[in-house]
Amino acid sequence: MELRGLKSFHYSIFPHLYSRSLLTPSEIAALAEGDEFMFGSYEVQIQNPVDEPNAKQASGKPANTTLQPVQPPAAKISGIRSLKRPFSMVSSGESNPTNRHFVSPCGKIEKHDDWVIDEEEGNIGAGYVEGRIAHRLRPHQKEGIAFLYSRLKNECGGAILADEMGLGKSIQTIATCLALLKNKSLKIDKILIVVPSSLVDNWISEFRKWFPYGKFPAEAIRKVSDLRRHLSYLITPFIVCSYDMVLRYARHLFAIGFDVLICDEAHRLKNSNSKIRIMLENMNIQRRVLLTGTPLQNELAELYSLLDFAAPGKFGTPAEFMTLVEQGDCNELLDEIMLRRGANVNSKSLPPKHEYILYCRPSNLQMKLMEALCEDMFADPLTTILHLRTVANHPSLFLQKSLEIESKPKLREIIVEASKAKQAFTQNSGKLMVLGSLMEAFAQAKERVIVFSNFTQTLDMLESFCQNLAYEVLRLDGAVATKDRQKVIKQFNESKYYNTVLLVSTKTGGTGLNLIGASRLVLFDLDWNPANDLQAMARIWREGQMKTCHIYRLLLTGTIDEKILQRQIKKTGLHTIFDPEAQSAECKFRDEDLMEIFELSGDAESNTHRLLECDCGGDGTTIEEREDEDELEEEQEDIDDEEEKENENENEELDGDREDHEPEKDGNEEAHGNGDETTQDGTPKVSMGELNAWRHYSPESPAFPLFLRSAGFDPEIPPESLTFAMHYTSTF
Ligand SMILES: Nc1ncnc2c1ncn2[C@@H]1O[C@H](COP(=O)(O)OP(=O)(O)OP(=O)(O)O)[C@@H](O)[C@H]1O
Repeated sequence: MELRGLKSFHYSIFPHLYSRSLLTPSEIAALAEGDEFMFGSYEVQIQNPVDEPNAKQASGKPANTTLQPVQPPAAKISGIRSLKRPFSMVSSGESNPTNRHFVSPCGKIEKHDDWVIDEEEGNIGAGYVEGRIAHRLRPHQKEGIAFLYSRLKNECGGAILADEMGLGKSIQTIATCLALLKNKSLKIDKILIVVPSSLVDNWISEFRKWFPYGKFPAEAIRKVSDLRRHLSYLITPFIVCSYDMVLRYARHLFAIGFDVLICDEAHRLKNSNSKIRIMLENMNIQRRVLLTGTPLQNELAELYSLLDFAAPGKFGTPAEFMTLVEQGDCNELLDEIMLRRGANVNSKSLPPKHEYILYCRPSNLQMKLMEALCEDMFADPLTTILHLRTVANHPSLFLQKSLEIESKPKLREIIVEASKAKQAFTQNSGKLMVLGSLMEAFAQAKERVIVFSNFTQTLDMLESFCQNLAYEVLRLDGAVATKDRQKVIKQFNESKYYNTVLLVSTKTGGTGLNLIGASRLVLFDLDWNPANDLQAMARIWREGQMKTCHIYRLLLTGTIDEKILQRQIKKTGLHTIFDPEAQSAECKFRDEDLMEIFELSGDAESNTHRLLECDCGGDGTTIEEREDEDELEEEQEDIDDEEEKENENENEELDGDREDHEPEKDGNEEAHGNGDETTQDGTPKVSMGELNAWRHYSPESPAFPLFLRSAGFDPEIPPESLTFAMHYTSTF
């Protein structure tokens, strides 16, 4: 780009493009790598400043002696960020979270050596990734590319890349496919990437990130005319299209003759009889890659189904697969097809992550309604469960349905009573009270927040609640057209205001999106399926995030919310599928489980903590710390005992007491293990070894104010309805 001074306007010349920008000379001179501005009708990002001789060479024109290049000032002009222009103009500094999202990892035109994926293959048949991309890849990504490449070199090679969310499955896939395309001996020309419709734009942005200039290799098929165009001109090697488009136009897509099939969020294909699965199978693309951060959602049969799609026949029949798993003979076979890495591999490049479970006291109205619902149960238990979950979010959401409950006198009585009581809206919901405290603190701390819920009605309620707190509200739910979703995400990630909240439906926005404009995330209600919550929580703690992340799960104490958490934890045990203990913890939705769900214990600090039989007293110490303390105490006791023995040989009866102590200690240890099925009082014990690694806090504990501060609350105004809290810091 060359710049000419001409009064206040500046004409800029690209090799083939003439236009003008509205920037002043000093603003232009202050531009730095990563800055964005408008150039005519183009959005431009500075990739790489070049010196004058190189610029002339690049433009292919002889130097025009009349040109007056603007001399850069000694220091950057500070006012450049506050330009009142209809476009963003910010530097790529870390302090502005928005820009991070748009700076291409391939920002500079640098020369780097290509990376040869499989050296031992020699020059013939070897795959390579061009240096410009390769030198930006993390070690785990190179490992992933090598794995995928080795699988896909074979004509019928299939693989599952099941890395946890945010590890860059997209670039691993793109780089592998580019290597396959370049290896002419493989005769691979066309790659089909099938994704949920909400992620089509996301994939195109991902390609843009890695191909900021030069020939763009991907095209999105959003409508039938795109497909026609592509069929006529066969434009790019990569086609990105939604599962819906495949359902509608599988025949036309088949005609293109794809060589590789990539399925994103592939857990959608777990049902082997689903229409989409059959359509994709019929497209007869032999090389297949399934991408999913949550390959095992409910049961092993689903994992088998994915494996069988990626590598048909390799795992035998479902029964044979189960036998392999039971005998523990499956790992080697599985390693051949599936690669899964945990978020810890990215820990060095990501800031710390804090997770909290906040137990919130039910309001009187919530408790009364829930009791009445459980006593006066609706004919269909599932409907009652839904009502309980609604009341747990806010009673008003249930009262909107009061027509349905006309025939329930007790409920009607409560509703009439509630309408007379005129209690403040927020105080009627324990969770809303805690959320209110958090939201006020976030705005003050200048940290943006995302709130997830499974229910549209709840999102509506939260929208007016947040507006009352003077928040600008953005929404991402089923009502937002797919083509507009990326705009909402961009608006949120780029928002200059810290009091912007994004309300997201767990089902719509849970997967695939990069929402790193926020560093706080609240799950207002949990999903029965932990995989959905894990997906949602991964939206902010991912590549590009600079701030420490805080993730909050809100639960209404002693109610269905806690039951969902307990069930989730049982289920997440499934992730370690080859751990027999985890398998035995497999959770099916049985009748007895349903009955437990209707038990309420609103006066507990935390029913979950009670089931854990944890002896921490809510002081925030972990088992390890307590064991260390116990050890020290025991050592001290031993020393005391020895001294005592020496002095009091005649008092041998005392030793009996000491023996009595031993079994007590063993029992205590077992209480923290996963083996026991019942607690001492006979209630079913929850298998939640994971929660034992968390810090537990009771409001009664002197450590509570410190906890409040670290969780982002204002400790001067402790949230009244917080009955208990659990905190976990990811330190890998
Ligand atoms: N090496 C890298 N350098 C810079 N940015 C990267 C790198 N790898 C990945 N990213 C960025 O990290 C973000 C997350 O990557 P991606 O969406 O591929 O993750 P994912 O594993 O598919 O997660 P999910 O399962 O949630 O979809 C993207 O914005 C991507 O551009």
